[in-house]
Amino acid sequence: MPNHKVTEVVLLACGSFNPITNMHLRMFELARDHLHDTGQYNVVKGIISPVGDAYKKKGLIEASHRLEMARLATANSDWITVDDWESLQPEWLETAKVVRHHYEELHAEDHNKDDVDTVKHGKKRRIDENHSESSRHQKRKDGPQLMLLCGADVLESFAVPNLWKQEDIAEIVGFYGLVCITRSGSDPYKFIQQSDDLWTHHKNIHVVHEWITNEISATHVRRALRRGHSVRYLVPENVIDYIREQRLYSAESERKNSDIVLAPLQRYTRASSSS
Ligand SMILES: Nc1ncnc2c1ncn2[C@@H]1O[C@H](COP(=O)(O)OP(=O)(O)OP(=O)(O)O)[C@@H](O)[C@H]1O
Ligand SMILES: O=C(O)c1ccc[n+]([C@@H]2O[C@H](COP(=O)([O-])O)[C@@H](O)[C@H]2O)c1
Repeated sequence: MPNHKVTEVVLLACGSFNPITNMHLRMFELARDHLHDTGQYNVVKGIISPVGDAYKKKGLIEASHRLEMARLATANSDWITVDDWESLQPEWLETAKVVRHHYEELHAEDHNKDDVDTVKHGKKRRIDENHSESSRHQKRKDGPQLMLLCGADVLESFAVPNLWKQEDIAEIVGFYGLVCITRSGSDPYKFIQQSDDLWTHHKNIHVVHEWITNEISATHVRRALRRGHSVRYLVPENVIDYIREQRLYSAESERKNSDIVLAPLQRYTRASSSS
């Protein structure tokens, strides 16, 4: 038996989840299988982090509903969870800040242990508000690794001028790691190969090829709902019941935020589809 270390991993997916679809859930399963197949990782947890209302994306319904739907969708999963921290922030947060928050949460136990060690051994270790800053640049020896999970559209949006901060991309792929699921029309391998910045960290970017191509998108689901069409087998049953009970996704909800400055990735989507 080879004697190598298996790293525990927590997968974090950020997005609108407006609404959550079966493909969002599949992303987690695909990523976990892929990482397990490498023999180097053991995925212990998945976190869905819906974006807050301040994202102001067209048609984005209230975070409370998006969270509830994500909770219903993951109710029977023994490893995928939903976290409301990002959605409760009054301002839109860059994804790097969300990843940092979850990294710090995951290693909070280590921090507490450090506090105890400091008291026990009387060491003059400085544990203050800068602790999180230093821990970010100093990989913790224990505890799971946090990786950002996304579809190839998000990876490709890294190249959109003025969308992502370069230092945020470097931190996400350089320090944490990224798992990227292919989407039809995307070529993440080529994209990484052609970017010097991403190539530098290509060992931290795990591209998962989805062979059973599945183009479910939340936009298509909302459109079908507005037209009174079935979304059965695209969205979990209990989420469909919730949408019906709460009367979500109408022509009116789709107009939400349409008169406001576009959300960052939507600006990109609009620009690329109109070109
Ligand atoms: N069919 C899919 N294949 C691969 N990744 C996907 C797919 N659908 C969504 N994702 C990924 O899920 C994450 C959350 O996405 P998001 O909530 O924006 O869903 P979406 O279906 O792309 O939404 P919308 O259609 O409203 O833009 C993103 O990383 C996105 O790339
Ligand atoms: O951190 C950034 O600079 C950044 C720029 C563009 C998009 N994002 C995040 O990417 C996700 C995109 O979601 P969506 O629904 O617009 O495809 C969402 O969680 C955004 O907060 C993040």
